[in-house]
Amino acid sequence: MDRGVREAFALARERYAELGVDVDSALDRLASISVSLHCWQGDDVVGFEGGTGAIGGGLAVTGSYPGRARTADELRADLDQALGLIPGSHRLNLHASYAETGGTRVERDALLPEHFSRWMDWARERKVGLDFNPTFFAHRLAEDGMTLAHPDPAVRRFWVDHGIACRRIGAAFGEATGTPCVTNVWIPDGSKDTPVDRKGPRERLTESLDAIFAGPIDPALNRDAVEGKLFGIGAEAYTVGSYEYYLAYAVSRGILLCLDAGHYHPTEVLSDKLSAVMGFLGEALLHVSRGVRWDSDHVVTLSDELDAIAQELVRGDYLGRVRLGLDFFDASINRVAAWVIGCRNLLKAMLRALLEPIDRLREMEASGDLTGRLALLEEAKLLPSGAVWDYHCQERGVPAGIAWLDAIRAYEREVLSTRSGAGT
Ligand SMILES: C[C@H](O)[C@H](O)[C@@H](O)C(=O)CO
Ligand SMILES: [Mn+2]
Repeated sequence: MDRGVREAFALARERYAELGVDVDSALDRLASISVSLHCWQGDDVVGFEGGTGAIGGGLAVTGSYPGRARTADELRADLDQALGLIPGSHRLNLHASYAETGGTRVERDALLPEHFSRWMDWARERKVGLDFNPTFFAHRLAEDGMTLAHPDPAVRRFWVDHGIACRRIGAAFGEATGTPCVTNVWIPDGSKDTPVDRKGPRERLTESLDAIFAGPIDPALNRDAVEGKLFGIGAEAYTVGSYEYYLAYAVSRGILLCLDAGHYHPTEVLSDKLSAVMGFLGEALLHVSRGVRWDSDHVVTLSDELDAIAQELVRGDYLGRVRLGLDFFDASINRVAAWVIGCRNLLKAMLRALLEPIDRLREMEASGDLTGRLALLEEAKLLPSGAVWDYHCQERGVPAGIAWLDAIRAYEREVLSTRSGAGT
């Protein structure tokens, strides 16, 4: 470890101790936090089905930075590169469209665990947990913007069977890795213009979801989550699976609710929702994202809202019940760097929250000393969390500061730049 990093850390530890903060215990807790890296940042949500390349579902990726992963092997190599620059042990979040079927077209309702055997081998070798998502978009049966809520029972059946297949794959992931997989259902269903029937699609969605979740699966292997949304491109007037819909559904069925930071009105914040819902949910999943004016899925930055989310997770003691995942897709910058930046930022925010002088702040609030609370909250922003972060990175064998960028530049030169035509 660099001498400078060690010395700065020693000073920081003293500074925090003066405020009653135990830095060593914060670092132990940080080391136990696992973030699920989303596979789809590496290839612009294209997957390996060899379809038309149109994502659909109201999702949009912009940018044409060279080096997009075109095969599962390339994607795995890119993930190895990213994971090697992020401190801690993390997970991988796969979509069903990333199946490897050996060149044979396998319909989504017929997907099996064996179509993910290479992903499971990769995860097992690295001791990385796996999470999963059925893919309800980029498909001919999703082109009219309806899947599980579709008026045609045959289309609904196809998507229900896809959901069932994915839960079985999730359970196989849990079995293979020894850690429960979260299988998260997000559907694009909605309508561009004002519908006269808002109730019917929601009733159909409930029926479809109940059919997907009917078969019992050991929660030690797979846990189910549902993800709501305010609107999408082409679903501006009505989203069947809105936030309120899924909150009620998840609570009534005892499954996980997935909260995506980009899925609310721009004046709403996810950080305020955690304490509102966690009293009624066993567990939740977060999709940590950054919406700029809309659900734009920008790379996560160390913003006030990211700090606030982390603070709520720590202050509310929710870390044992909330699974953390990333959800952004940016093709305008180096895609491997995007993972590293976003994930390191989430971990930095978690560290800052774990280092908060929360006991003093709580005492001040409880005694009505709101002046002291504001003063300390503001002073705490400049406490030396960076010195603690650098120490943590080097102790975990990854570069401190921006030194990780050298590795990314070398990987770009040696690997990404050789992928001809790999921009979008
Ligand atoms: C690709 C993901 O499933 C997708 O981003 C979903 O989680 C979402 O947030 C849709 O807006
Ligand atoms: Mn999401």
